[in-house]
Amino acid sequence: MAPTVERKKIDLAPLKAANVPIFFIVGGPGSGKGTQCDKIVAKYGLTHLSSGDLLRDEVKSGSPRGAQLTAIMESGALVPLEVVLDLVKEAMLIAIEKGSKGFLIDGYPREVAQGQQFESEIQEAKLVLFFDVAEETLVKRLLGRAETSGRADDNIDTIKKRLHTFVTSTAPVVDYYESKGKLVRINAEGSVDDIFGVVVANLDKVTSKI
Ligand SMILES: Nc1nc2c(ncn2[C@@H]2O[C@H](COP(=O)(O)OP(=O)(O)O)[C@@H](O)[C@H]2O)c(=O)[nH]1
Ligand SMILES: Nc1ncnc2c1ncn2[C@@H]1O[C@H](COP(=O)(O)OP(=O)(O)O)[C@@H](O)[C@H]1O
Ligand SMILES: [Mg+2]
Repeated sequence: MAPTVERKKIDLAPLKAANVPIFFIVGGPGSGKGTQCDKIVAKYGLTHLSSGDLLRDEVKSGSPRGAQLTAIMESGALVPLEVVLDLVKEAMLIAIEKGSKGFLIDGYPREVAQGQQFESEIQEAKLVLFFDVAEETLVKRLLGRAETSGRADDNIDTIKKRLHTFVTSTAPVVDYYESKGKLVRINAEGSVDDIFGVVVANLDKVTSKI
């Protein structure tokens, strides 16, 4: 579905000039992207932008752009590329104004075209962290999160659709970045701290100067 709201022109010059490191954080719904990003922010001081959070904030803002998103998100499908990419760009520019040292783009890309468009318009991702978790573990975690998240999409029916979306649209992102030698596949079945240890070992290899 093409976005019905016309797009504002976004001047990316300040973001490109900053040339700070950008990491894509990819994984199924409930794979622990947000949890690990919080720990990475605490250790490295990077800026965490969750595409899902940006979309939920846009819905809450009551904007025309937000109005078209609720149904899509509750169906577990992907919102239009242009909408989510514009939201990410706008949030990155605000963070650069505040002196951001680099970005964790959590939940983006969710399809190969999103990654390609981002990298051609902004800059290449330094690394893509992929949190690899079995479907049954994802379901268990999301049902656990549903007890406190208050998210309209944390229910078994939408979870199943989000898992289908992940397998059909987002799994190709994993193959794409693996073929480019940029993917770090992290088994994320274990404890939060054990997984974070693996994250740190990989980030320290590329971010000595963060
Ligand atoms: N057992 C376990 N639960 C986790 C782990 N990481 C996250 N969770 C829980 O799983 C749910 C989904 O985590 P979240 O970070 O929101 O995942 P996201 O959907 O990928 O952003 C939350 O309730 C977390 O508390 C982990 O490593 N182990
Ligand atoms: N990059 C994206 N492209 C399209 N839709 C997205 C994107 N990121 C998030 N969404 C929408 O927002 C919903 C929630 O995303 P998110 O909060 O990242 O979920 P989770 O943290 O459970 O993986 C997705 O199911 C999808 O509808
Ligand atoms: Mg999340």
